[in-house]
Formats: sequence, C-alpha cells, structure tokens
Amino acid sequence: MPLSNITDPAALPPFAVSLGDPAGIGPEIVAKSWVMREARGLPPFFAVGDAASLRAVWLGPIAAVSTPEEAMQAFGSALPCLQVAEAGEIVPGTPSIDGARTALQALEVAVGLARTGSAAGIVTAPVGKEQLYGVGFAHPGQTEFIAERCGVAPHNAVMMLAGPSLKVVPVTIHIPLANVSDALTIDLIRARALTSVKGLQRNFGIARPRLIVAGLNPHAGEGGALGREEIEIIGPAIESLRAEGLDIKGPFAADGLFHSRARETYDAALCMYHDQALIPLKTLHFDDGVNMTLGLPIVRTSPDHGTAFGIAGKDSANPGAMMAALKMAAEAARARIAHDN
Ligand SMILES: NC(=O)C1=CN([C@@H]2O[C@H](COP(=O)(O)OP(=O)(O)OC[C@H]3O[C@@H](n4cnc5c(N)ncnc54)[C@H](O)[C@@H]3O)[C@@H](O)[C@H]2O)C=CC1
Ligand SMILES: NCC(=O)COP(=O)(O)O
Repeated sequence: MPLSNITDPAALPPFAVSLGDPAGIGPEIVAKSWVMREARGLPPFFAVGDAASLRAVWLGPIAAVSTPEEAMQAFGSALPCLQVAEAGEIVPGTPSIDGARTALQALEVAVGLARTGSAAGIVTAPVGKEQLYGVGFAHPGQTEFIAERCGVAPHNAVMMLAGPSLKVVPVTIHIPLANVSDALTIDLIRARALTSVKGLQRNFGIARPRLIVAGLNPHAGEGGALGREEIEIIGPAIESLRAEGLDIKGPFAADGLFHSRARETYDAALCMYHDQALIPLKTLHFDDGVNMTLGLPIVRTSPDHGTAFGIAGKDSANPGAMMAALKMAAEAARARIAHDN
C-alpha cells in the first residue's frame, strides 16, 4: 500500500536500508544499528545489498529475506537482508568495481520498494562516489539519482542536513567551488527555499518554518565591495519569497549564523555551497547528523558521513548517524501521515 494511503503509523512497513559500498563502513553501521534496535527505539528495517558484506564485518544473525513482509517477521531475531548482485571478493577498506555495481543495485531496489509502498522509506548507507562514477553513474550523488527515479526534477529535490540543533540546506551541492557563483540563480534559490518550507512542514511538522539565508561572499558582500551576488541574486530571491509570505531573512554573513544564539532564531539555514552548510553541521553533529532529501514522494534519509574506507573492517565505526537516520526516517513517515490526513 503506498505510504500516502496509510493512516495508522502502526501499519508502516519496515524501512529499506541500502548497504552502500560493500567495502565501506555501511554494512558495519547497519549491523550495529540492528544490535541497538531496542535500546534506541529504532523502527523495523532490512538491509538491501550483498549479505557477504555484512558477514565480512559481523558475526551476528542474518536472515535472508525476499520480501519486506518476511523482513518484518525476522527483524526481532536477525538482521533481515534482501540479497542483490554479489559484490565478488569483499575486502573492507578496498573498494572495487563489482562493489560499486552492487551498491548501485541495492540503491535501485530500495528506491523501488519505497516507491511501491512495500517499504516505509529508504535509508541509504554511504557510497563511494568516485567508484560509482567508474561504473557509469551519471548523477552527482544519491540524492539526484533517487530524485530521477521518483520523477522529481533535480532542483526540486533538496538536500537537507539535520542534527538536533541545526538544519542546513546547501543551495548548490556537488559542484566545483569555482562554479558556484555561476550556478546561483534567483530561480534555484527560490526552488530550494520553497521545497525546504514544504519539507519542514511535511516531514518535521513545523507549521511555519523560519528560514535564514547565508550570503556567498565574506560579510555577505559588504554592500557590493566584496562581491555582488547578494545584491543581484540572493537578495532579490529572498525579497520575492518574503513577498509571497515566507518567513525568510537574509542574506547574512555566513560566519555569524551558526553560534548557539543565532541557531535559535531559525529552523533551517540556506547556504550557498556544500561546505558552507556541511562544515557547521558536521562540526556540531558528526555522530548524529542526518542527510534527508526533501521534495520526494518517498522518505529518504542517510547518515551525514561517507564510506570511511580507512576504518572499514576495524570495528571502530560509530553507528550514531545511521541510527539517527533510521529514527528521523520513522519520525518523518509518521509526520507525513499526520500532515497528509
Ligand atoms: N551519503 C554518501 O553516500 C556520502 C558519501 N561520501 C563518499 O565517502 C567517501 C569518503 O569521503 P570522506 O570525505 O573521506 O568522508 P568520510 O565521512 O567517509 O570520512 C571522513 C572522516 O570521518 C571518519 N568517519 C566517517 N564516518 C565515521 C563513523 N561512522 N565512525 C567513525 N569515524 C567516521 C573517517 O574515518 C574519516 O576520518 C567519498 O567517496 C565520498 O564520495 C561522502 C559523504 C556522503
Ligand atoms: N556530502 C553529502 C553527500 O555527499 C551526500 O550525497 P548523496 O549521495 O546523499 O546525494
């Protein structure tokens, strides 16, 4: 049943968790999350990927399942795993082409299950982007791939990074810093802001979200002396959105937006480029930060970190962000039911 037809949160199916790169820390943090499922109140979930990547790093019980219904039954006693293409020899910390193909297939299957409503949503473990590009992946990241599979235009799929004390939205995402200025347009900022507002309402139950917008340049351009993007692009975008009734302020100097008193004044900060958004978020919430895609018909979250190939297979990966991603996915699914009914 599609999620939009579910009115009782207790009727939600399990979440599909794509395992990401088999040689990264994805399998380990998913297995550790399963171990912590009761202590942390995690929703039922099942892994989608190569079960061998779990076995390579974990001795716990794994149940091979072929449907989310089977996964729901198995979840209490074993980590359910829906097998996709085998990744060949798995050496934690050493990514391979076969592993990248498996990661991509796992993502594809997980998205399909969420789109049909068989899964309550997807939680994606990290992929190695360089490795994915090597197998012909033509999207900058998982966000854009999932958006395409859901029939959503890339500018309407919004990457939001969220932790308990901060939510940030990078307006431009995976592009070279040198291209940021050219990529910033009034239309793009407007699209990100409008989707952010709807996403905060629908996934977080915030009735009237307060947005704040960072400038691109030092001191937000210093009246044009340090750059004109604030005057010609960011400012006009904010003015037009405010005229439509949004609670949105800026552009402000980015360096003053993230201290604790400033964070109390907004629900989400729109940032002009990837690191402007992710540095404060990861500084505050590396171990419980979540990447959520807004603007999709399905719930999608992910831990805020990457594959951490350097520590894969060493049993030192912290599952905190993965557990936060699972919890946030469940809260978002419940919030959507409340919002839509
Ligand atoms: N959502 C996704 O699929 C993401 C994928 N990536 C990919 O991950 C790969 C590596 O990226 P990096 O920039 O090195 O970032 P990274 O997050 O993988 O690693 C950065 C540092 O944090 C540590 N770390 C990361 N997660 C940890 C955890 N759960 N517990 C303990 N330590 C942890 C790593 O060991 C490393 O020292 C790249 O291929 C990148 O494309 C990066 C970010 C997100
Ligand atoms: N730095 C965030 C990131 O890389 C997440 O990208 P995505 O693969 O979730 O689109």
